[in-house]
Amino acid sequence: MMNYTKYRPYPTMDMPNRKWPNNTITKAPVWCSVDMRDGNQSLEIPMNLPEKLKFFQFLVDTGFKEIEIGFPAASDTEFEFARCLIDNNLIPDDVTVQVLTQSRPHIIHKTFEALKGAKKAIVHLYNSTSTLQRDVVFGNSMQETIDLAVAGAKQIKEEAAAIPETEFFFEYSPESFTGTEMPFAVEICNAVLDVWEPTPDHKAIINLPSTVEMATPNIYADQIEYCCENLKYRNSIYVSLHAHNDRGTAVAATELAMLAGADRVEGTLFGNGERTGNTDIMNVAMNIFSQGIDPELDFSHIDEAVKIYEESTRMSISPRHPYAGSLVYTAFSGSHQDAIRKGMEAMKQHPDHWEVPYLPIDPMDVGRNYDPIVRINSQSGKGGVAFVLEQNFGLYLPKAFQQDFSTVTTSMSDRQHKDLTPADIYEAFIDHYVDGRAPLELVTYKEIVLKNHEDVAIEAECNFNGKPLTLKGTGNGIISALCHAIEDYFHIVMEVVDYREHSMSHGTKSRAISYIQIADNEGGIYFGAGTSSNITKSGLRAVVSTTNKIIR
Ligand SMILES: CC(=O)SCCNC(=O)CCNC(=O)[C@H](O)C(C)(C)COP(=O)(O)OP(=O)(O)OC[C@H]1O[C@@H](n2cnc3c(N)ncnc32)[C@H](O)[C@@H]1OP(=O)(O)O
Ligand SMILES: CC(C)C(=O)C(=O)O
Repeated sequence: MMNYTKYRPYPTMDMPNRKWPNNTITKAPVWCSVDMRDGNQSLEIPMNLPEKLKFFQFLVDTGFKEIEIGFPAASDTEFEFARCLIDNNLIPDDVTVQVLTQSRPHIIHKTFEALKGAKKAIVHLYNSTSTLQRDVVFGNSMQETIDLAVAGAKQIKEEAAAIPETEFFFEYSPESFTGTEMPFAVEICNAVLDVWEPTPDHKAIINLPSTVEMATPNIYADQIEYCCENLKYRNSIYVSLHAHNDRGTAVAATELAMLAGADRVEGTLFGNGERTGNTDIMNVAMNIFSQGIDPELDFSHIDEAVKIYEESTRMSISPRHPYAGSLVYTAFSGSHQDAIRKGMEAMKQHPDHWEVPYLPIDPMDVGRNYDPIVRINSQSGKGGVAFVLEQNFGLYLPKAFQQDFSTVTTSMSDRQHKDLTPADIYEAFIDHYVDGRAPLELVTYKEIVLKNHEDVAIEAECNFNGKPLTLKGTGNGIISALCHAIEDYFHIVMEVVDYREHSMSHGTKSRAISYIQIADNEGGIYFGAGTSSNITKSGLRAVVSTTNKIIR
């Protein structure tokens, strides 16, 4: 038994007049990637310099304008990375790099050394403010905790003033904010702001981290709304979010906290970061995108993001990862496939407005294609199989035919215990239905229009079990004439229930395909198809192919 009695419930916020539940997200926040700091510090093997450079370039290309590049005082690699970006002029003018520092004099000083020569930079100061950390880690009173933050803030202001050629911005995080008494969190942030004296033209950043996610997302939103209402200098600060994912709800917490008034979001690609990770910034951006709002980040080639993430972190993305996983635009189950197929067809009527069941966004928007939307296994139905044949091979099977074929593919997949590729499905279709030539094979035929000008007669030269056979019959069309000829010779009943034909767009040579459904007098229903460059011949081949199933 798990001993739940050793845990205490997280306190809720008494805010009967909370406003955030009535708000909606209408624009993208200021994004800040912390991949190369929070993400990097949590890796088994932190990124090396070339990996960091590649990652940085990717973030720039994706559209990040604020990028936390590291903790320069932590190690030589971290320091060198900052120097490398600055010395080699690799930071675009519209991008501001950010660095993290503790509130310790030598660490702050080293941080400024790492930034010498930068055009602009955000210096991010943090100290832990939670009740638990004040007691257990620092042994500090509330006032001592404020004093530590204020001392750091002062030193940062002074060091920045000594380097006027760089435009510095300041950020403060009351680390472990969600474990902090809210009035105290506001008090310590206000004390830091009193040192920095931000203005609307030169804002500071107050970052309120859910360092450890300890409660439901609505409580984080309450805390953010409380701070937005009580922080001084509200017009001169960006309220920033930085959520961890311990309960698996960092994205939700970030979204609700945006409703609560936050202006800025820190996070990482695919949610890399300490323990269960940070807010997945791609996920939040794509959620915004899916509401018809410009996310101001470009994930139109999401597989490139996956690749760089997997190479740099040495971890892999789950196939179910929102927007990016290999299976997230794929349906295996029959009813989903059927709905997707119908939705894709309906899209032809309103191509500018995406609305397809089970697909919240168009896979093409993130650089995926439609091929794998539907994959066929034993959970699939006729709609999915039809979709694969339509999309990949230009084959439009009549509905009853689809039903018959789906029993074939279902049992194939069940037997083989794997999903079927489009090529497997096509091959099975050809094998089961198309141009069957044994035991009966049509070699040539003659069509004679009868005197009444309505009926026709057929003389079909065939091979039957390898021996020549001439079949003769009449009917109101050449298909029915051949059916009658076959009925007479084999003493069977062949009632044509459905017959369709279309030209095949797939492949280089233009060919026609005919589908036929035939009923016998014993309740048997048979399906067959024929192909030829001549549409009449494709119909006759369909009849012969079906006949072979009956007589076999
Ligand atoms: C939530 C977050 O992600 S915060 C960011 C965390 N990231 C990292 O820690 C990665 C980079 N860090 C490092 O490389 C190292 O920790 C360094 C270089 C910063 C410091 O190293 P060291 O001084 O050798 O060791 P260490 O980190 O254990 O220092 C802990 C001391 O710093 C104090 N401290 C911790 N955080 C802070 C802070 N923000 N401000 C001031 N002091 C702090 C602790 O109270 C402790 O003090 P004590 O020695 O008097 O007990
Ligand atoms: C330094 C802060 C922002 C942090 O990483 C956290 O609290 O998780």
